[in-house]
Amino acid sequence: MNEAALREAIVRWGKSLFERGLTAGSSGNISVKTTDFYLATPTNSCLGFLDPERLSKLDSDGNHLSGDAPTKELPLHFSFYEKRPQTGAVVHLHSTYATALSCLADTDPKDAIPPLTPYVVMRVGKVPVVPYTRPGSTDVKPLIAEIAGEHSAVLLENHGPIVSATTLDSAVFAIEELEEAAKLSIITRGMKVRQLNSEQIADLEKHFKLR
Ligand SMILES: O=C(O)[C@@H](O)C(=O)COP(=O)(O)O
Ligand SMILES: [Zn+2]
Repeated sequence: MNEAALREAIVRWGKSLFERGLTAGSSGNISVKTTDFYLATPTNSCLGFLDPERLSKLDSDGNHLSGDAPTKELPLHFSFYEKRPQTGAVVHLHSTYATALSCLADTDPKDAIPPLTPYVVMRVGKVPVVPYTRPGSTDVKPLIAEIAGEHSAVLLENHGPIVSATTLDSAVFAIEELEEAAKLSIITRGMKVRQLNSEQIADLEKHFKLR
């Protein structure tokens, strides 16, 4: 994809995510990586009203080249790019149900999203909760570094989900699925739920490799 098409894709996905209520106000951020540069959403921007010309462009070391000032969550996004070299895009949202799980005291910090349906296993995998750090703080870097080799998606404690993937489309599909799975897990709380068993999960992991 050329730069203009990538810019359009960020704007299109941002608008779609915002209009479907998957992140509100100026919350959430998106970045993409190419061989030569990064594009990121500007800090304090609304994902629903992005301007392709004003997206932040960064060189391959993360230095700001053009556009508005980048999201303050660059340290968080770069933790994924550094630890998962196959990463082509990172998406962070404040989507309601995944954020609710990030706030619930009894969410399993090693495995926050119960495997209720195959799609979450195929698209997202096991999702740990990363201990709370202030939004924008570099303190999150060692915490992500610890787990990003194994996990492409995490919940930031009392904050929300963040997902990395090889392409922007697949990062968006994954964070949408994470949100749906979080919603299912919350609306079925207190009910007799049948989760996928370990054999079914292993079979999915074998057939659908996560990157
Ligand atoms: O929660 C926060 O403050 C950030 O993680 C966020 O979602 C928006 O920050 P910016 O991308 O810097 O606007
Ligand atoms: Zn946030």
